[in-house]
Amino acid sequence: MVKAVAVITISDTCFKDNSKDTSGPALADYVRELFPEANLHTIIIPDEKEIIERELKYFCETNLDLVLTTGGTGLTPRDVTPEATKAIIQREVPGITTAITLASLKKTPMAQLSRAVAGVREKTLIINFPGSKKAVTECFEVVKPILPHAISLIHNEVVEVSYIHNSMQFNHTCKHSSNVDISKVALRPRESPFPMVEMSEAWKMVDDVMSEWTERLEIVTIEEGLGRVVAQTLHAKEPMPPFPASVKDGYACLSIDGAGVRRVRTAVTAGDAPTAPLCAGECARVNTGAALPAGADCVVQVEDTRLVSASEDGQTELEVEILKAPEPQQDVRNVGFDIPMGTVLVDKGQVLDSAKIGILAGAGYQNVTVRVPPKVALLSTGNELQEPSEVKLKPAHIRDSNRTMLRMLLKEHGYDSIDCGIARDSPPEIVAGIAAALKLADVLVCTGGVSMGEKDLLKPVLLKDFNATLHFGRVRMKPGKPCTFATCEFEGKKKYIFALPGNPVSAYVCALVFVVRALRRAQCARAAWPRLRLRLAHGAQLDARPEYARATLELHADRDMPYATMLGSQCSSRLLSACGANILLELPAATPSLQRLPAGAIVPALVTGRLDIYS
Ligand SMILES: Nc1ncnc2c1ncn2[C@@H]1O[C@H](COP(=O)(O)OP(=O)(O)O)[C@@H](O)[C@H]1O
Repeated sequence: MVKAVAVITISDTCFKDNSKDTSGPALADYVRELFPEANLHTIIIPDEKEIIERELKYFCETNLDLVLTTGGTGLTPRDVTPEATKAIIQREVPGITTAITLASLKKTPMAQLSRAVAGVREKTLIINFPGSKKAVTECFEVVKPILPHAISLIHNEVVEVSYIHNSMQFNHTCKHSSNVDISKVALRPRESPFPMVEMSEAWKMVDDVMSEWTERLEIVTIEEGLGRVVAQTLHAKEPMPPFPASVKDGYACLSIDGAGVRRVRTAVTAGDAPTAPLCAGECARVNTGAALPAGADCVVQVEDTRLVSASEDGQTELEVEILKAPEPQQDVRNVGFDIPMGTVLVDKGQVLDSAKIGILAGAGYQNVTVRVPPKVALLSTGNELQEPSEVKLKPAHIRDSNRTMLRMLLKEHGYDSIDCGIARDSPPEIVAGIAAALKLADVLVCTGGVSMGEKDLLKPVLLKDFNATLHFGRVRMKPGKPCTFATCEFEGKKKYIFALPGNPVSAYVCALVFVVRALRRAQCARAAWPRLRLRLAHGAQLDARPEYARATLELHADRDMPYATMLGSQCSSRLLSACGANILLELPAATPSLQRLPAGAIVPALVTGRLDIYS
């Protein structure tokens, strides 16, 4: 991506009177048109070798991608631009000036007199142009097609280079509103230009990028907060219980009285506020949760007592015998026993679950500040897809299952999503689909079109139409190898794009291991799935890539560890293998000495689903 460009007008005349400069502004306009996103610097300097060198060096040191000069390339004694340029470049690119001269010679023999130089210093490409507006216009036309490619090469941007290179071969027939031309199928790349990254690297990239996401906060009721990430630390404003409470149904006593007969002074049920304190030799009948009268320091459960005397009507206990001497604090929850005042009830970054919400309710919180998760949009791509609601299948079509599966998968994990429909496999339709989704959402999850087929347009469209940075485009994993993670600027905001493979199981696995992780990470929540170690219930053939096998976890009373059973054929088109899966087994890649794991082998697994369903 071209981020910054300078246009330097080199002319004594223009330096004295800026209004005389016509070639500089013309060149600046061409640059703006070619690199609309780039920062453009324009300056006018005199024909002084030292000044030219100093300015060129300055722009190279500030990492500009491209510096174009106009003027000072001829034969008059003051024309020193080529000398100054030669003095600072590290590598000359004579092909550029040769191409310019050859093209210019077709227009005027004067082109023979230009001494322009082109070359590279560090990461900056410098090209001298002549000093007239007409010459600048003609020369820029010559270099325009190679500029993005040349800059990508200088930056060693392998991925972009490959696509730009291809597109240049296709360019002359391109008639789409997309910058991606698909007319020359035979020239498509036959090997993916994307480096294969390991899972650990891919996760790190997702984590690093998503942690930049600056999220908004909102206040919701504690119940609306279920599954949301809390943005504030909430403390207990009161102790729990707020009074000494009985743990049992029985008698509140003074432990110092030991065993023996007591007068039953009063009865306190839960919710009653005891009035008078107990004296030595007295007890109070209490039930679970009742407040202890002052003076009482223990509770004796009803099972450890005997009735000694009662009123004639049997409605009042008068005396009971404590059969076993109680300990101080026996069966009493003192003030703050469960939650001392000031305890952290919910910490920043935690996800609200039923117990936490219950605690907040008990502590008198009505509302809670939570993070607003990124908005997610879902888009399917593929000519073969039709809406799931269409009853009759068209010839050679399938119903789109990915969007529904992904919408539900995200919902299961607490995220809503916006359905952006199906885009057909044409660059303009995919551009339109992505643009519509990015208008509505922060994160786009799309499926299909990321492999090596001639209709696999996602990566080139992202690169060329959205100027996206592709953080990864191939991951050493099965399924999901072509999974792609990109970011781009869209309407002034940073957007995050997960282009998942079209095969339903690949989309399912990639959504779990990348998309859910990213959404959690964006909210500063614990991102990774919990991992377990368990035994294989059966043997498993290993693949050349590490594999995420869909499986269920089972507990057997007679076995030492949980067991994992894979859910049938693990083919990436067979979504049945994910039905009911609550774990993703992390099968290692095969090695020459280990091609298969035997039944009983211990493997790690990511716990991605609820464990209760199949236990
Ligand atoms: N939304 C979808 N729902 C169901 N199956 C799909 C969907 N999108 C693609 N597929 C199927 O997945 C397979 C791979 O599709 P393709 O677009 O080539 O994906 P990719 O190139 O991303 O791997 C094809 O068999 C395709 O029909």
